[in-house]
Amino acid sequence: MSALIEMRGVTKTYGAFTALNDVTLSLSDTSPSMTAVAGESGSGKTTLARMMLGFINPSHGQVLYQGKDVARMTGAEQRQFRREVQPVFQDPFDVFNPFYRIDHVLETPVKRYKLADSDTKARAMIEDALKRVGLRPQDTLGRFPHELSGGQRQRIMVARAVLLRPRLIIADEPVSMVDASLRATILDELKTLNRELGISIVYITHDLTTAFQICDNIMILYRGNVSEAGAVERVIGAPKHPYSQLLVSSIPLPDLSKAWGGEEIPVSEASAARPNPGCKFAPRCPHVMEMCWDNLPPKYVPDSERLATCFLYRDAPVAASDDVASVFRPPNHSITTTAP
Ligand SMILES: Nc1ncnc2c1ncn2[C@@H]1O[C@H](COP(=O)(O)OP(=O)(O)OP(=O)(O)O)[C@@H](O)[C@H]1O
Repeated sequence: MSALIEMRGVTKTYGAFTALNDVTLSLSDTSPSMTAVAGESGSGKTTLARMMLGFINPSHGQVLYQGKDVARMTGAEQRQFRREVQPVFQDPFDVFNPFYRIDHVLETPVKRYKLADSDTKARAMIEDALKRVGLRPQDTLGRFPHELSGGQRQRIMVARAVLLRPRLIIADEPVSMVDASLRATILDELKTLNRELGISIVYITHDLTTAFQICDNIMILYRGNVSEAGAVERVIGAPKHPYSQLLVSSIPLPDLSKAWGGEEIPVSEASAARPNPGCKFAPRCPHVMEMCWDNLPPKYVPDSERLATCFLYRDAPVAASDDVASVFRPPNHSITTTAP
């Protein structure tokens, strides 16, 4: 598989603290995918997103975009990367200048990347992008940021990303500031962009319910380490890692309609005090064994389309590849529309 983006053994440390540990993940260049990255607060989700976007460099390992090391790109390569890999953040309000009408946010990329050779074409492109995210141009253009709802502002940021016809959108908690009634709509729109425009989406979230609803595959992080990964039906539907099991047990099944709350899992004082160079989940794990404290478990493949880094599965084969995506379910669609 040729990779659109690839994290190769990526670790990020801040002093002695490891925010992300040895993550290898590649997303296909030919089959546009929707991949969730989930985990509780502080698990390293945003750190991973910022490295994929080239905002910060790995301490070890590499991030490659179409085979090129993001940290070592030439000016022209970087410009292409900046256009093709677009972020959508949690709270778009900071991105808007309150003194400019929202048109400005949409016109700027059209001008910067010379996407249109006339004002009429520019306007048509902007209107098309707004419609793709469910906004009516006549109700949206000409307004100031404070005249729009949080959900509308977030959709404008998605429209801005769409204008550039990116190959990849990295959406970091894109709907957590949005009214609950609009969340599903915005996420469905991301899914439509994936299906219709062939844009791959990395959806960073603490919410397993929405990850299940829109993504093909998921990677769950715990304190910077991949704990479980694979097809959402496997990992969320029938989790194997004790951490994923605890997360999923807080969703009121079988009805996945309520958002996962990321409840705190208690740690005994004795466990908390014990040094553990091994599995980071050991102090909270109901199944902890002696071997877990000193050894980092490898990626076991207990059944198809998933891996779990947990010694409970030590009788299962170890993943043949370091690449987490090697157990992903291939998306069941291919690009229907190509970028201009
Ligand atoms: N610049 C930094 N300096 C020091 N530590 C940092 C820095 N950035 C992140 N961290 C730490 O790295 C860990 C992972 O942070 P990160 O923001 O990636 O987590 P997250 O899973 O996105 O959490 P949240 O859901 O709360 O946003 C946290 O413990 C955080 O405090």
